[in-house]
Amino acid sequence: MCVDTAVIAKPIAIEEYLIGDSAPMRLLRDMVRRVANASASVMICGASGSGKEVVARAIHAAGLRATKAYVALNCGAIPAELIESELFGHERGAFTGAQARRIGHFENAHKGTLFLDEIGDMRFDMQVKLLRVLEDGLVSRVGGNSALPVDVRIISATHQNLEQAIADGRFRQDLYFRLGVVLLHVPTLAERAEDIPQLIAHFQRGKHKAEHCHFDYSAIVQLQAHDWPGNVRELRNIVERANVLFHGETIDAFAVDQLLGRAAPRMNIKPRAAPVPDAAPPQPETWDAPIDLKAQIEGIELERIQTALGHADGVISEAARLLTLKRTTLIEKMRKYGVDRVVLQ
Ligand SMILES: Nc1ncnc2c1ncn2[C@@H]1O[C@H](COP(=O)(O)OP(=O)(O)OP(=O)(O)O)[C@@H](O)[C@H]1O
Repeated sequence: MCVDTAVIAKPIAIEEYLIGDSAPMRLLRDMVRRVANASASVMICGASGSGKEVVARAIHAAGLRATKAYVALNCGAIPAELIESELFGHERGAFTGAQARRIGHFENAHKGTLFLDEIGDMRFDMQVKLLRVLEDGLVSRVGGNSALPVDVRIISATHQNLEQAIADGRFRQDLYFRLGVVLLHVPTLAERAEDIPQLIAHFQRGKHKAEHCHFDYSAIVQLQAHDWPGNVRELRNIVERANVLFHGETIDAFAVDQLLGRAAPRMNIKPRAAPVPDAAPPQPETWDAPIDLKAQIEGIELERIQTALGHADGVISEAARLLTLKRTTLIEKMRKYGVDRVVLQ
């Protein structure tokens, strides 16, 4: 067996790419390790921003092709009429505007890896051409009359449900099987919220210490409760926003709400004018009608929480001290009463 020693001399830690120790991330890293040294095609499925491209890079970097080219193409971002020449290249004069020969991504990725992102967006006629190249291992430039052998590992990714696309007649089943010899699923950030502290530390790495914001416990609790429609990309943006807006300060749950666009900037906290209809009602003078004891107790609780937060200038840990509550208990109660949407001035 011929082994390229240069490849073996360059081991990479998959952990450097795929941050997080949650069970789904450990499973994913294990799968990446298993597929890295094979040449079988891999299809990566997962929501937008969950890290599909990071997984593709990790597979390439951990495998035998690591020292060869890694070429990426977003099939959704390229106009349909250009994608053929992007993938296969073209000869001079092949079409209007083709003033010079162009080498396509397949040739550029020879011996290496070609990452086809948003594969579900590829037009049906292109799917046929792609399948042919994958079956034959030969690529013909547009306008050319010879076929060149290519040795390319294909990794593709999609956030779409391709099984549904196949059922709807939008995606070829034969291409799906060809691309997805191994299927990997990248979890959403909400499914691995416990990784958030590690991901924050990862995004802060390499930044100047003075710019780092520190996310306190209440902030982490709040971040972990968020549903993260934009997944890891959204978290990265939040960390960057925090560094820009709060420049090295400590971020608490209120600041997180501001960063997520859920609260106005904190100045003097003013309790909502009419928090709940039953806030701290007077004692009934007569007992002609029954009272709603639970609502009254909750009204009092809400009123005290708002007052304490006002005294503490919105600092949750201080308000919790004033109320002799644990900070997490206070945060839970604030969530229950919607106090994080309190009107601030
Ligand atoms: N496990 C991870 N460790 C470190 N960074 C990550 C991880 N997952 C995602 N990221 C970061 O999140 C951002 C989005 O990741 P990526 O582009 O890979 O997502 P995607 O699923 O391919 O998105 P899209 O569907 O929009 O193409 C990038 O900045 C990436 O570096």
